[in-house]
Amino acid sequence: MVSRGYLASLKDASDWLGFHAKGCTVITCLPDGTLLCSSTERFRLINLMGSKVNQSNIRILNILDLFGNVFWIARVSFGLAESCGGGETGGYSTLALALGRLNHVAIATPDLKKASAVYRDVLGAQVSPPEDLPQHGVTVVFVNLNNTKIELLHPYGNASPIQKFLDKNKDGGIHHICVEVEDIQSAVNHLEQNGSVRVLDRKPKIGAHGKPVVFLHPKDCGGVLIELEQV
Ligand SMILES: C[C@@H](C(=O)O)C(=O)SCCNC(=O)CCNC(=O)[C@H](O)C(C)(C)COP(=O)(O)OP(=O)(O)OC[C@H]1O[C@@H](n2cnc3c(N)ncnc32)[C@H](O)[C@@H]1OP(=O)(O)O
Repeated sequence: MVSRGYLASLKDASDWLGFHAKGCTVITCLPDGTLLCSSTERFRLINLMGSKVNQSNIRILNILDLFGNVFWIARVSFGLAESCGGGETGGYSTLALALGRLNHVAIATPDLKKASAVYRDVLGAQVSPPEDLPQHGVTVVFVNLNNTKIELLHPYGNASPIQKFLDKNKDGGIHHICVEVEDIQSAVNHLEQNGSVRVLDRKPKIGAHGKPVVFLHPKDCGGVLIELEQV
């Protein structure tokens, strides 16, 4: 049986693939458990389905014609696969939603100019100009870091969803974290089926990066408001 934790090394991945889908070769095993695989036959890759990987989790990336042989290169993600482990999870969830990279940490601030100046002039970060997002009731400034972003948030309009937060936290503070997912609708469906974490939006909205986003209730996520963004 396979799980994301189990597929921690190229050897594990090759063993698993060799066993479950003969005729496929693992090119590399990415840190998130995704496999890059090749096969001379497309159907061999699709055969991975028999090993609890949905067809939608297999993306054909490239088709190469080398020395008269056609090679299919695919990305096989285990992120949305159902639990298929059994004691070999190595600390990973087997019912994973496929959380990806940390996209940003959002900080609500009562004074956007002052906060931008601290990050730009004192802390030496690259800071974007402010952008009003009326559909979200916020003005945002992005502080670009090497590995992620900080999103400075200030209320826009009279009904801003961050106003109550600022009323409670007069100096501002960390408002939410945003984590990337590959397919937001699958993520929402998964959460609705699971039922223990409320999704705050009936339909995904378009977020600050022009991509679909939803928010998850902080009371169901250990006191942290979580935004999921499709990438
Ligand atoms: C542009 C976009 C993007 O990045 O793409 C954005 O950022 S938009 C960023 C702004 N948009 C959003 O935040 C949308 C999602 N937010 C919401 O739907 C709302 O703000 C809620 C999170 C549901 C809270 O709304 P509600 O009116 O219920 O306020 P409330 O003050 O009564 O909160 C209910 C309970 O949740 C807690 N609570 C509220 N906001 C919280 C937060 N940010 N982090 C952690 N806990 C929080 C409160 O302390 C309270 O706990 P106690 O009951 O224990 O006192």
